[in-house]
Amino acid sequence: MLIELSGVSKIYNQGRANEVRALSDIDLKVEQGSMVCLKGPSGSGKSTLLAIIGCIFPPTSGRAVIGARQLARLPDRFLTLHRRETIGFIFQRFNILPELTVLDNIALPLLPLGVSPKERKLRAQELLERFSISHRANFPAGQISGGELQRVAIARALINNQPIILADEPTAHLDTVLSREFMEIMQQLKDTGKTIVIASHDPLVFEHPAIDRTVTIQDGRIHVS
Ligand SMILES: Nc1ncnc2c1ncn2[C@@H]1O[C@H](COP(=O)(O)OP(=O)(O)OP(=O)(O)O)[C@@H](O)[C@H]1O
Repeated sequence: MLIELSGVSKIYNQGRANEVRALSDIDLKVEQGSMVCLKGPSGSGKSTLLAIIGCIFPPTSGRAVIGARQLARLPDRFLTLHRRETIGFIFQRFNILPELTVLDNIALPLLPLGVSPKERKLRAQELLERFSISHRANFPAGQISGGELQRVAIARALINNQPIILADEPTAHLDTVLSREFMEIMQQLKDTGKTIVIASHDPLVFEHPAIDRTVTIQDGRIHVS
């Protein structure tokens, strides 16, 4: 099991006046090579759950094992290292740096890993080719189309060959055509053995045939219908 959460809770600002219980007693298992959609209303806890799966922070209580490591056991420095090796993130607005070139944006996650400039360029070029955007390699990322931007964001999430891909509302700012293209690429990645978790309330995502399971979160709990 690549992702295994049992009895996971997350409380922000614990013990303070602004304490928020964002997740309660979450049990979730995701097998390698499967694709899961997290669904639920705004504020239900989807992003918090993604952050725990994404090794951004450990749960307040409960057990979270991501890629064979138990998060609570990892000191901060190792948590960061584990995250970089294990998780590829695709953000809602793709978080692309507009002044950097497309190639540099894709290679960015390799910078803190001490990968040589030559190797960074090589790996980014491979992905540019795979996603048919080689002709945009040296364009500032702020000057490419929405569809190209989407492929740049996906390429960046794959640059370190991470086994888990997480996406937070990836289609929120995309039209239907690009949303479908996004899911097609996710399906291809799943077919190569990637494990994918997408937080979304877009039917184009959760009704897509490549989604193995949809998990509904409500008030920080998994809702069983
Ligand atoms: N850093 C934080 N500090 C305090 N409270 C937080 C923090 N992040 C989220 N919360 C609270 O935790 C709860 C769950 O938030 P979360 O962002 O996980 O929900 P969500 O389902 O992703 O919402 P959305 O769809 O609007 O992004 C909310 O009540 C939110 O206000």
